[in-house]
Amino acid sequence: MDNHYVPNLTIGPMVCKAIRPCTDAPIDVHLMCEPVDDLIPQFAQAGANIISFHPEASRHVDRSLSLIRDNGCKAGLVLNPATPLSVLDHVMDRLDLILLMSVNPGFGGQSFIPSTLDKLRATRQRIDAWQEKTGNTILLEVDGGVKTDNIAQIHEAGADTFVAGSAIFGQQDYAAVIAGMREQIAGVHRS
Ligand SMILES: O=C(CO)[C@@H](O)[C@H](O)COP(=O)(O)O
Repeated sequence: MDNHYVPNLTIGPMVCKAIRPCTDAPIDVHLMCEPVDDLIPQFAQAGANIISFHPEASRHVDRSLSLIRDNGCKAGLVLNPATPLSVLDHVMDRLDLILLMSVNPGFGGQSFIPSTLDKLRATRQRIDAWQEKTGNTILLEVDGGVKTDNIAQIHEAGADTFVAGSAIFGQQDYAAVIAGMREQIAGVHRS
């Protein structure tokens, strides 16, 4: 977040670099900022594994997506609640991840926007059709208002990757919340 594209200011490449030696877990960097091209190599060099950005924040979406892969990372696009799925039309081959925002970006602690469920279903269909055609898969991530009591429904609608902030960090026992979320996800059997 850059206090420009969204009204908040948070983690930059230096923090990513400091986190990298602490974990082997993939670092998934969501650029909630504008512009993005200068930051892409900086985050890649700082140890990011996945980098995603908002199409509205790049003048040349195809070029920014290529830049991410050229820097050795997986590439993703982030769609705000009002951003149509048509932005995906000509870049499916450049994508490793699609992230649907289920709140308007900028703040933690907001409520999940229910229409995201239909958008997830439509995105899931696109990804499945793409996988059928090319053999390549794309992660479908959701961010905003994800809680233990709605994560099953979100997974059922098609998400396979989840961002949860206040649901976890608002509790004492982070591991217990994550275990509860995993249990909810495991109980869903999608067709
Ligand atoms: O950065 C954003 C929104 O701008 C999200 O990543 C939220 O911070 C997720 O937080 P919760 O909605 O889970 O509290």
